[in-house]
Amino acid sequence: MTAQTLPGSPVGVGPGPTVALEARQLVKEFRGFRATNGVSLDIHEGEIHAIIGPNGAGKTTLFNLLSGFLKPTSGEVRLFGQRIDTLPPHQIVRRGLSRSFQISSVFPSMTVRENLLVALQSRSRLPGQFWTPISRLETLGPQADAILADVGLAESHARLAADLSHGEKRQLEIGISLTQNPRVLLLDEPTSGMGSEGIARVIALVRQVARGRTVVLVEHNMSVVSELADRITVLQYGAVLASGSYEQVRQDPRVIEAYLGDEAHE
Ligand SMILES: Nc1ncnc2c1ncn2[C@@H]1O[C@H](COP(=O)(O)OP(=O)(O)OP(=O)(O)O)[C@@H](O)[C@H]1O
Repeated sequence: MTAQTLPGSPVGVGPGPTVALEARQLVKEFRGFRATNGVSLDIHEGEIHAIIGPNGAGKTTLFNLLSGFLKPTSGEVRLFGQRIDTLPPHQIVRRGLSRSFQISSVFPSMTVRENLLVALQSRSRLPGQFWTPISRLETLGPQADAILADVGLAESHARLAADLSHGEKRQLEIGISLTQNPRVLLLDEPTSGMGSEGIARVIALVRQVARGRTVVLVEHNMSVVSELADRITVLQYGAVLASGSYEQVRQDPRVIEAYLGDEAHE
């Protein structure tokens, strides 16, 4: 089956959108506790898809399942129709899916540009090991500079990563994810811990990197979700509670109740 011929496409309307990433009946149990409880979802090629839900709803667990960092107890994950939940993370990356990490993957004692050169080297598997002198990586300079421009760090290329603001570090982390040139990019709470200026910058950045690729993000900030997401999946108790556009899920009584219930417990 190609990803174009999805079951469920309306008859007579032609093929539906291409599905970039799909989950089928995903379950993840931790010592018998179901953090993910039968999640099925389709992420369409080219869309920005947000995964939201109250605290403890299972967003991070689902994110880790989709990116291959957790193996499901049962169920499947497919990338452009190919099963990936059985593959190790580095092979998933090679097939075109890359993710950001909440724990920083940045080397603080290197400059911004050097961080990208090192990340590009590990992707390109240029001859040499991780101790290859930075000067030898200059062949990758044009690629590094293009990514720096994309993530808005061109002017900061010579700064030490340690001296970047929290928001700039997130920009660099997204840049590092882009060195894999992913078709599908998963971002874990890209605006966490940021003030309004940083948030505005990340919104612009996500829009920029979403050109020509599919983006999935876990995000707590609803104004960010409303600005960025083409479609949203709402989780509760590890299962899909609702999905649709921001307007659709915002007005869904089950979603309103889930969030009000969450606030009442805070
Ligand atoms: N490794 C683990 N072992 C046991 N329980 C876990 C583990 N990881 C997650 N859980 C539990 O699974 C549930 C879902 O957790 P998860 O972190 O996926 O939710 P979340 O929606 O990302 O939460 P938050 O919004 O607070 O970050 C929680 O009850 C959590 O305690």
